[in-house]
Parts: sequence; C-alpha cells; structure tokens
Amino acid sequence: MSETARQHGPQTHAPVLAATNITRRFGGLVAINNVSFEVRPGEILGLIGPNGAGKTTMFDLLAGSILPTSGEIRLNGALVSGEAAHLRIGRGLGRTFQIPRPLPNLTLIENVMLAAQGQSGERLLANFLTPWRVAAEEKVAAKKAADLLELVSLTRLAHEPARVLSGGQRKLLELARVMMADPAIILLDEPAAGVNATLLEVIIDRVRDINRSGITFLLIEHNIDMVTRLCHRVLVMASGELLCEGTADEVARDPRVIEAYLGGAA
Ligand SMILES: Nc1ncnc2c1ncn2[C@@H]1O[C@H](COP(=O)(O)OP(=O)(O)OP(=O)(O)O)[C@@H](O)[C@H]1O
Repeated sequence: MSETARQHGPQTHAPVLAATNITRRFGGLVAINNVSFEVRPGEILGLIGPNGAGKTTMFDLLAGSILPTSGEIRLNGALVSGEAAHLRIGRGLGRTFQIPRPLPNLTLIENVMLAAQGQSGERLLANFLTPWRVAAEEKVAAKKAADLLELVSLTRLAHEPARVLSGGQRKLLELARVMMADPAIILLDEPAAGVNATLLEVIIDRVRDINRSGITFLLIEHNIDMVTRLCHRVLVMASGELLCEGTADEVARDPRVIEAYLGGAA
C-alpha cells in the first residue's frame, strides 16, 4: 500500500455502500454471481479484474442503471436495490463514466451547474412566484461550480465550451460535475483510460484531495499503478465472481488473481 493510502486509511464505521448476495443475469448469462462486499466510509476501494469480469455491470447495479436479479444494495443503510438512479443520486451516490459526455456547446461552468440537486429554478411555478430566490440560488450554484472547477484545475477553461476539452480534461470536468451534487460516495469508472501521463497525475492528486475532504470512492481501473497509489483496499472480480480482496500488493501476489489475468478468466 502506498504511503498516502496508509496515512489516510478508512475508519471502521457502518459501510457507505453494501452489496449483499448480488446476482445479475442477462438471459442465460450470469454476469454477476452472488457477490457481496462493503465500501467503508472514507476509503478508496478499487475494483479490478480482467475484461468481462463484471465490473461495469456491478457499477450499473450500484448506481441503479439496471436492477439485480437477486440480492440487496444498501446506501448509508437504506435499501436501494429497487430504486431508480436519480433517487440514489439524491441519497449521495455519484457516478462518473468511462467516456464522459458533457454537453459540448455549454461552458464548463454551465455543465457543472446542471448537476446541482433540487434547485427551485427546476420548478416552473417557483420560477414564476419567487424569481429572486431562483436568482440567488443560481448565484450560489455558479460560485460552487467555479470552486469545483478550481478544485479540478480547470478554472482557465471555465467559460469555454466543453467541446474544446481533451479526454483527460473531460474526466476532470466529470469529477467536478459529480461533486456538485454533494456525494457521500463516488463510483469512478476508469479515470486513467485514454489519459496522458501529465493529466493522470492531476487526476490522481485531485481524487486524493477529494477523498481527504471525506468523500468515499469505489474505483474501477485497469491502470495498476494508479490502483496501487490510490486504493486502501482492492476487490478482484473474475467471471462474475468476487475472487479476493486485500491491499493492492496482496492481491497482486495472489495466485488466483495471476491465474485470472493470465488465464483469460473472462
Ligand atoms: N446488457 C447486457 N446484455 C448481455 N450481456 C451483457 C450486458 N452487459 C454486460 N454483459 C456481459 O456481462 C459480462 C460482464 O461484462 P462487464 O461489462 O460488466 O465486464 P467488465 O468487467 O466491466 O469488463 P471491461 O473491463 O472489459 O469493461 C460480459 O460477459 C458481458 O458480455
């Protein structure tokens, strides 16, 4: 485990997110087979495994894009397995995507502001009856969006349209967008994929900063260097099953993990 991971290890409190006996079938294919795990408050938990292991399907289940065939998902203790994705966002679950798709013609600030939760301006009647409140809320949201863009090192581009961003900058924008909804936990999908080495360092630093501010992460990543540097604990999946868990160093030495990767368990 890296020095940073050791210094900022998780506390042992009730899990932020818990998956219990989750199974998900697609027709005859069992994509997730009776998987259970917990994400502890304050940790960065890695989820790794060969292609087709079931990692993205697990994210889809946790975020509510798809529902499990069986099993339970709890978010801060509340049973959410049957709940729609937007309700889970309201409960503090944020998710980034492997290929972020910001609205290309809106500025970065506007893209981030769109992710604010429950503003009066979203309600037509409030717009009509209390325009001053809507304006005040927008001002607060704009300030928060600007602060978040600063946090992810994108202030310079805040008023540019999102279409000018590189792949790595889109990932940073996605992080700011997710933060706008004040998440307790962020599901981070392959933040290193397609990102150049310099920007990757920025992403690692920003994730670390955000984690130190108290936000928990579950991270899918193929870049083992990033996993080793960031994650307090790592889960390994293969062929829809949870193979093992431990520190990055421990799982890297586990013969079952080596076999899964070398043997093409997917
Ligand atoms: N909507 C779907 N319909 C049918 N099969 C699916 C569907 N989604 C995923 N699968 C299958 O479920 C299995 C797990 O896929 P998943 O995308 O979750 O793996 P992964 O670990 O995220 O892989 P990768 O690292 O390549 O992204 C694969 O065999 C995949 O083909």
